[in-house]
Amino acid sequence: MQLSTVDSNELKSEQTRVDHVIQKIEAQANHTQKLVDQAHSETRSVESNYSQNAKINTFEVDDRIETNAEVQQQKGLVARAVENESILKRQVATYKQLQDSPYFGRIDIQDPGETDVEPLYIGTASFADEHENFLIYDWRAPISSIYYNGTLGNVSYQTPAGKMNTDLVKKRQFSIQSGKITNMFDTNETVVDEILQEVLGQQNDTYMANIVATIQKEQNDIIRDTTSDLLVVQGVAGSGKTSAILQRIAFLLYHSRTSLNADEIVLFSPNRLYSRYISDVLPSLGERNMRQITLADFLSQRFQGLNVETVFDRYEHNSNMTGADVELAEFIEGPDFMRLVANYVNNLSPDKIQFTNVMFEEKPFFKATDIRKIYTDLPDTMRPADRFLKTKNTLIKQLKKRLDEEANADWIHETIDHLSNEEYNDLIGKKRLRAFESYDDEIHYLGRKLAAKHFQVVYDALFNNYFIDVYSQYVSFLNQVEFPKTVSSAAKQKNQFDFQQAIEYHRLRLMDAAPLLLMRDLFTGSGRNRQIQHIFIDEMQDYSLAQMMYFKHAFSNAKFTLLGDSEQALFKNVEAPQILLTHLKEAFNVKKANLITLNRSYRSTYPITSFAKKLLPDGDQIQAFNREGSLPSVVIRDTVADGNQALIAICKKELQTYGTVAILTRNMTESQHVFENIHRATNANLLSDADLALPKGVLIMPIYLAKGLEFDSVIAYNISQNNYPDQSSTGILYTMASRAMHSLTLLSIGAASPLINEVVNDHEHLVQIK
Ligand SMILES: Nc1ncnc2c1ncn2[C@@H]1O[C@H](COP(=O)(O)OP(=O)(O)OP(=O)(O)O)[C@@H](O)[C@H]1O
Repeated sequence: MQLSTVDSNELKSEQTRVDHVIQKIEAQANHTQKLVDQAHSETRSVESNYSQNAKINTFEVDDRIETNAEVQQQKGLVARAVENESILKRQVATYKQLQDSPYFGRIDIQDPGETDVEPLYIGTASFADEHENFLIYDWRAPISSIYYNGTLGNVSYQTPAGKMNTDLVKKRQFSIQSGKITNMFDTNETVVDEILQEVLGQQNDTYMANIVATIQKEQNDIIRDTTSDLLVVQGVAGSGKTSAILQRIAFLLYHSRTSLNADEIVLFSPNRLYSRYISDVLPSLGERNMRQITLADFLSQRFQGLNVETVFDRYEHNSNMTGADVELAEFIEGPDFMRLVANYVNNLSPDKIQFTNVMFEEKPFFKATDIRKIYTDLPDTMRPADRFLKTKNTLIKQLKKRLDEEANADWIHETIDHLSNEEYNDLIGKKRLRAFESYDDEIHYLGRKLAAKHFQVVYDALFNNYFIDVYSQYVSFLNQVEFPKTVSSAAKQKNQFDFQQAIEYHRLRLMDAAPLLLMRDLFTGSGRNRQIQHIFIDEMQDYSLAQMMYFKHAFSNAKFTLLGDSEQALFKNVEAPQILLTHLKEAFNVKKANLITLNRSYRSTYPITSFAKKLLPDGDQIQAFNREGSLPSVVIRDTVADGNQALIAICKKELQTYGTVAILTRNMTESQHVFENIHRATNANLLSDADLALPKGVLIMPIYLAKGLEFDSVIAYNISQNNYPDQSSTGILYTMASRAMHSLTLLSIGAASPLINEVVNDHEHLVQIK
């Protein structure tokens, strides 16, 4: 490392510049605040206009389009006013942040042929003075990349106009807090360890913060990759994968300002706590948050009315799956099964499709046989989805014809005669403004509306594609599928039975969700969202290949960034990253795939990472970041009562130093027991999947809810031999240990797990026994 501290005159002149820049920012912030106030009153007036004008009437199918257009126009006005106001508000927020810490880096560059060296300052956002001189460059600007990438000397960087070269003469790094420079170095490294130590040594402030001031070179490669269609990151615990995702999103939004907006980016997050945990990062960089969804929420939205098993349910209940069950599940969740589904749909003859009656008042309105006939009469050469859509359109046409006939029925005329004035006017709606040619026309119009209302359920059934029974279709598929030879016919039968039984109780097994969705989409042509441009999946090791293949199908225009750590697999065994990439490349059928590996772990102190990596058979590849701290403690007690007493004492002691102390358990039941035993003494909070916020103090949760999170102090509860008897628990123990930033305690009731004992015996200098 080349590092030189800067002399005091330099420090003085840098501080003078900081003061000057802050003054300019302050003036701009005040001016923009006035614009916010103006924009606010404008928004209010447009909103009140909207609520007076937009009356929505959507029960008549034909009216939907018309009403929609009007509503959309009004909505558009409101949205623009709100957007304008929020842009200005964001600017004010950005200025406020810059006032506190305007920049963190300086690069001095000398372009070819120039005699002058130009200093450029880099911060979380750009800022120019009234003469358009850039006092701060955004960290995402093309030139800023050399701050993260380049060592001194000749360097190049990418611009929209192509590659540029320059001479990097100086690289300086600052810590600035409340407008005062607290630390300053000249270096030729990406970020000097001393500054990183300072940042990492701080206590967890509950929610994640941005890392733009200290991005590391290999993280920068992830953030600035704009060319891969599939970017896979295998990164050890605490290596900055989640940070990289968020900074990458900020970078992509900046670089494609006109063609990409935050709503076109979806992040699959492991749980809702995590969603909240990361939600401040993008706003702190002046950007809107992307969409976030958990797999469970995604699947419940797609299977309305069914209770879809979650990974957590599966983890909680299925720990007793036998080898045969596991093998079968692995096949169903693998890429071949998805290919079999696609083949099945594409080659199925119409007589095998499970069309179903569309019912009205307990009688078939459209019979399955008639629906099948419509489908069969269409050309064989059509894709199933196109054929299905044509069939649907024919059915809708027939329904409309029926509505026209029904509009003249006696019961309808009678109903019209008995309408009150108010009902009559409501029904006729905006149409009243246009004259009907005759009274008969008016009555027919009303009659048709009443008929539409009457048959609404039929329309909805057609609209939602309920004339095919995908669940029965899936059973037929299971019936004919060739399972691997090792799966017995009894196991196959049981599988089919379990699926059907679950459906009967309105439940769906997680493993069937992806193939079933694919089957439904391929038959009906629905379910695809071509607007989404980027999909991010954090903790990818918790997804099956089938699920990821389904995402690729559903978001067919998106580029994919998948991040995870195969060592932190809680729910299954995972392949090595390179093998996973090969599978994904095949399954995703993409041109440009890229694998980046992160081996340096930043989250925990040196002693904690040194201990945690010894839990893994191939942990030696993990590089611990050099930050001081005390050794992890192993506390062993013989009884639950003694264990609880020790736990309470540890919590109290840790709380004297740290803001958050997390007790991590194997599952929810264990969390509940711990909570009952200690909450009075420690004021602990029990967290569940439904929780959306992370309080301070003592938190108790099962390990799967702590995925992606970190805490000042972690207590891994009951790491006993009983709980973690063999190597299948390695991922869980490693994930637990690697959640700790500053302090780690492992508490065992009775003999400790052999996985822990091995480390204690072989590397006794890495732990303290208490
Ligand atoms: N370059 C960096 N500068 C400062 N802090 C960093 C940097 N990289 C990572 N960190 C910090 O390290 C911690 C771990 O980062 P992050 O949660 O992104 O890692 P991860 O790889 O997603 O971890 P895990 O897989 O264990 O959940 C966070 O507190 C993050 O702010």
